[in-house]
Amino acid sequence: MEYDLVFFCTAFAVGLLTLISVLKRVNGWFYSFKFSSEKCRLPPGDMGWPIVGNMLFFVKCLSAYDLKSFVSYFVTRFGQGGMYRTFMFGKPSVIVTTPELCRKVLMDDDNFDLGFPKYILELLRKEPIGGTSYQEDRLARKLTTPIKSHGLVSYFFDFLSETVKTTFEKWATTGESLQLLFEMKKPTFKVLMKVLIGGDQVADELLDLLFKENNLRFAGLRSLPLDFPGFTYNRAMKGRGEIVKIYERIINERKPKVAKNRAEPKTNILDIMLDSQYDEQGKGLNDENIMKVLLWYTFSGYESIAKVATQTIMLLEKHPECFQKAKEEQEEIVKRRSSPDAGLTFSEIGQMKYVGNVINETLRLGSTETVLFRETRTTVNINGYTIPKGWKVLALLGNLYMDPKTYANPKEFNPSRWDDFSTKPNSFMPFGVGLRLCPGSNLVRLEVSVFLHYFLLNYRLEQLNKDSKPEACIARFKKISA
Ligand code: HEM
Repeated sequence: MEYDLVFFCTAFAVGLLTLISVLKRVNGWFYSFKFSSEKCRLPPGDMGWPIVGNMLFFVKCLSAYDLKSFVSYFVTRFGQGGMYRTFMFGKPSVIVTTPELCRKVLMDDDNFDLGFPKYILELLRKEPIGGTSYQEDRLARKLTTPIKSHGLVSYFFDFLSETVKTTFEKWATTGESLQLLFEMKKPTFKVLMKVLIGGDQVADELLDLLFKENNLRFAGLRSLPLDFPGFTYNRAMKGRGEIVKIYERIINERKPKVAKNRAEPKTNILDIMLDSQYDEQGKGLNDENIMKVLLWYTFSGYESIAKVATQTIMLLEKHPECFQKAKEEQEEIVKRRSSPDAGLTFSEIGQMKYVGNVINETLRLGSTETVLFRETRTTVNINGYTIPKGWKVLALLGNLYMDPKTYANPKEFNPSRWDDFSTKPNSFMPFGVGLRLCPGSNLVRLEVSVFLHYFLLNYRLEQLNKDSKPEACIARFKKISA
């Protein structure tokens, strides 16, 4: 009887292990078989479990801020090639992990389309998804260039400076404890709206509503993509719908103003895009594409600047010697002014070398989970391997920033490493590269520099929940000078 039980348990365990082992491989066998007859050599890798692939492992690593473990799993088993097949987001995929391969993929827009998972794309764009041609995409990028090249700075720099100043003053005067990241989003959103749609021409209630709905929409990014009543993602999609309605209203109100003032300089992106509709050859951006640009920018700019500003302030508070160095730089700038009452100017931003280093270092440490999504438009051969048409390609950029061969003591916050730091080519791409290079990159650096200028000169942060992540930081602002 006892022997029967032992036999049964052993047989059960062996059966279970065999089943697990078969299940674990079945996805891989399926794709190896599917492409065995074609002349293609898939990258080495592991397609994970049926249906979910390696998704659970990936999400676990991402949420533990440990993308490196995900990469190590593939490197250890399949070598240093930097290109591995896997199955993620419901699709056969390839991850690329070296600077050279990431760049190769991101620069090649002919072969690689944007490959966001569908649920993220839906949060970004107005329905129907797609319908925008390559030429229209290029035109949208061209018309939004002024945001990239500081072209609009003269129209919003004083507004930015004043917004930051009054926000900090208010925080210090009330002395309330703040959910720092959330509160930081309010001034950064105000500035974004000024640049994007000329926010000063829009009723405050509409801007408040846009902020509120975009906040709900943004929450969809971190939720399960379940589009049913009661779920965060469903509310996020509704938020996107509300934002579309608000923007439609703003566009309709703005059109006659732009028509009337065609000769005047355009001081925001919406006016520039609407003005293009008067192009004599009919090459302007239509309303649908204008909406797409507004939705993208509102989403991308919503939290990003606030997060970097919050992170830099927290990191400086944690590293007093860096705080002091950055503060002295700002004091030197003030000393050089002809009058002590003169305010911050755009040209002074160029004098903030150390603050520039602080921002780079914060971007490096804050981007360690960055993954950029692409999808092959056609079958692509790269480094001797084939990536079939329609496969996702994930460029794991975040992995590059923790490489000790490029960044000595990579976990350490050390702004001085940027003093005369020449990274290995392509080892620092927090804003991406190529056609899709982030158009907000200069705005981020500019805005965070302004935040740091006023903060370092006049305030200290009292963090109430020590060692929390920026997302959870509760803090008070304290004024230190008269
Ligand atoms: C710390 C702040 C930011 C970071 C790290 C960041 C990063 C990035 C990256 C890596 C990309 C490339 C995506 C890809 O190639 O798939 C991108 C694209 C983009 N970013 Fe940013 N971004 C930031 C802030 C902003 C801001 C403030 C705005 C708006 C003003 C913005 C607007 C956009 C847009 C519209 C795109 C899409 C560009 C295109 O596809 O042509 N970003 N961003």
